[in-house]
Amino acid sequence: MAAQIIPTVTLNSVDAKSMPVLGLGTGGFPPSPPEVVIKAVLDAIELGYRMFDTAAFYQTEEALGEAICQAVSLGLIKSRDEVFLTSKVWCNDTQADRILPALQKTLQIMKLEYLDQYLVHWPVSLKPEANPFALKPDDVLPLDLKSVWTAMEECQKLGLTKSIGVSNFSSKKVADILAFAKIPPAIVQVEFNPAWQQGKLKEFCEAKGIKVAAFSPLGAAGAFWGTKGVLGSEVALRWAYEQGVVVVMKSFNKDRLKQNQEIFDWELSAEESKKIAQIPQSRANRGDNFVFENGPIKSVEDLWDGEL
Ligand SMILES: NC(=O)C1=CN([C@@H]2O[C@H](COP(=O)(O)OP(=O)(O)OC[C@H]3O[C@@H](n4cnc5c(N)ncnc54)[C@H](OP(=O)(O)O)[C@@H]3O)[C@@H](O)[C@H]2O)C=CC1
Ligand SMILES: O=C[C@H](O)[C@@H](O)[C@@H](O)[C@H](O)C(=O)O
Repeated sequence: MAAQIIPTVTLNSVDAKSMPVLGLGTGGFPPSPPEVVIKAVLDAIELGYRMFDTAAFYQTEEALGEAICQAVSLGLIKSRDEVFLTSKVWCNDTQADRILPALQKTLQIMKLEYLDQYLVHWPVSLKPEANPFALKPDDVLPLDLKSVWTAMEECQKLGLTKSIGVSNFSSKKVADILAFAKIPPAIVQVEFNPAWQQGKLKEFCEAKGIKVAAFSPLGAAGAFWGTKGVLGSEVALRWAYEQGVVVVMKSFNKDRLKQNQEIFDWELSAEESKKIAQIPQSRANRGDNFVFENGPIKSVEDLWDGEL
């Protein structure tokens, strides 16, 4: 079976290779066992996927790195350079002096010399020792965005990542970064699906030459419209692709991985697109757990700068 070729886009980072517009995410709770992640990544590579997403928070970095090593040993790819790998710094490390060590740790765990993309996972800073599943008000620290971004830029300058970006940021916070950035974000990874279409952020990023990446493109597990039922998965993925965003989808099932790839040789009709544009909007992944009346993030409106 011939592997399906997935189109790519060029990022604004001169150091980065082009990024496949559809890739496999490895996040999810509870984390999948390493052998499940490794098999899914190998299946995906065999099918033609070349972009993979992880995060320190997901506990899948090691399995993804191991899968890439195995893919090279098996001859599925010639070298690690053929895949586009993203990871993210978790909130416990979003302080200037902790970013570079966090990336170095990720590289060590993944057995890589460089990432293709490193993202600030949330615009949130937590005490290093804070348990993200049981946060207390004083675990949340004020985020010093300028020094954090400068540390991200340093990671790219050192060649440890080929591009840098952010995740779960409002367009206001991306604009704040652009005001002082020497290296602008290459990507903003956000929840993006027919039930949360991100009109404002998408328009802003397009105007600034920043790519948007869609997570939960099939609808986050907690979304009010359900994970699998409302729209056909291919329709949701094709819709996101037609919006011009990069799509980070998760399936650890080989048949569904194959099915989700079959979105590049047909189009949604104008009527279908119009119907999708009318779907009621609601953000599912709101970050309520970071909000405390007496902490630095006082409300979800505060976290998203009203972009809810
Ligand atoms: N930056 C951030 O804060 C976040 C990033 N992410 C990233 O984005 C990735 C994807 O997001 P996620 O929230 O997992 O959501 P998705 O929209 O990709 O949905 C994943 C779910 O859909 C199922 N599924 C996939 N394909 C099909 C299909 N063809 N038919 C029926 N069911 C299907 C999967 O099950 P199965 O595996 O059984 O196929 C899984 O339960 C994550 O893995 C992570 O890497 C996600 C959330 C937040
Ligand atoms: O802590 C909060 C939530 O778990 C949230 O952080 C995750 O949904 C995460 O964004 C992800 O990437 O999966």
